[in-house]
Amino acid sequence: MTALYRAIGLMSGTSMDGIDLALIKTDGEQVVERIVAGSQNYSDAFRARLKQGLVDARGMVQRDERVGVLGQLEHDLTLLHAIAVQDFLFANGLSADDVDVIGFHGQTVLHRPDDALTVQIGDGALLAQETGIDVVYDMRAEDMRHSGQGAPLIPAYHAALAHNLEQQPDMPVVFVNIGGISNLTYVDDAGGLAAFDSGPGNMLIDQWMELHGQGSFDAGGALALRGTLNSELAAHYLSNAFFTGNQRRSLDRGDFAVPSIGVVSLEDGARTLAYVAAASILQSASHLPQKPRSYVVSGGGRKNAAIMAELTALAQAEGAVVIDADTAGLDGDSMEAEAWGYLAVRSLKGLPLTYPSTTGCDGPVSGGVLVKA
Ligand SMILES: Nc1ncnc2c1ncn2[C@@H]1O[C@H](COP(=O)(O)OP(=O)(O)OP(=O)(O)O)[C@@H](O)[C@H]1O
Ligand SMILES: CC(=O)N[C@H]1[C@@H]2OC[C@@H](O2)[C@@H](O)[C@@H]1O[C@H](C)C(=O)O
Repeated sequence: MTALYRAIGLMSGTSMDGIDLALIKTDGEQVVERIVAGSQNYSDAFRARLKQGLVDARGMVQRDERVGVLGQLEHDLTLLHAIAVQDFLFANGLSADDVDVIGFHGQTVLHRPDDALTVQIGDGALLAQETGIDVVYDMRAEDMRHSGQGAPLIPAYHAALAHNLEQQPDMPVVFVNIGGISNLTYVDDAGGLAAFDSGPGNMLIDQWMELHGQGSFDAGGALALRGTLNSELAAHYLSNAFFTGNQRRSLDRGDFAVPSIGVVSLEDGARTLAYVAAASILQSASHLPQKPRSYVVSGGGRKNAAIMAELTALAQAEGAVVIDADTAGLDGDSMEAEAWGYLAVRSLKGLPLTYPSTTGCDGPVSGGVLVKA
């Protein structure tokens, strides 16, 4: 029997709403036992600092330079992750000795695949020192050194999950993660794997709400459900070169801009952006090797009823069903965190994190930097 590792994955995603944590037990291959998960929200003040970090990062040319607020931000972000791990261990009656490795994503502050530049702030050495647990971090860079997009990385985990589901979905299955940005992974019966970012997820909706002083997201999609689709605005987004081009590329938060205030009403904007989130998934799925029969949806966007209604209708028209990840026996909130734990173990074992079919890299690529505690 191959060795099983206990791994904590830590994800701070493009929505910048907080840190997701998950503890799994895995061999980094087919065996995945999901143990417990949690999350820690950022304060509004810290979220504002992260947003300033994105602004300052725009001037970066080298991935290790830390201009403007970025140096202090990286330090403080890492300490917040360390506290989150300590709280998580305490809440679950665990200690550092119960964990073999942490997979630390950090916060993406810049992602420019065309310039082979992707920057995740997060100090792996400081996290290892603070937690007393070995840390694997910086898992995107090696892929880019091998001509990959540096994202998405979760497909290797989706592939392992596809064969571990309590309720087997009709194949081919597509795992969709609707976070700030959405991405999808296609798995078929023959072991085929394909993946790419599929478009804006919640990030435009979140920005639209913030622009109107309506909080940071459309809870339940309630506002969107009161609005109507503005076809012209939807067409503006869906005619973006990202969708019309033949080559799949990964996305940065800055690749799509929120509509200006007044272009449409608050409700119609929320509805239209929810439609765009759903339609972009189907539009991107048209580049897959075969038509999917089922979509398994994770990420915060699955809690927006307008996105889910649009996605269900669009998928149905293509002969596919949409299943919430939780219904499939998974945890739709913590899948990315689980993936980062899984990828950390693959990194320890020198196994590939990415493939030509997932990021466009020039061959299977491992990656990540290990810091021993
Ligand atoms: N109850 C809810 N109703 C509607 N939308 C929600 C709800 N809860 C979360 N969301 C949306 O989900 C987002 C967070 O999703 P998630 O945590 O999956 O994103 P992320 O991991 O930060 O992003 P990414 O996957 O792009 O890295 C929030 O910003 C919000 O837009
Ligand atoms: C550069 C970066 O952080 N990309 C994220 C982002 O958020 C969603 C999408 O864009 C995806 O490509 C990726 O995260 C997921 C977890 C991934 O790498 O699989």
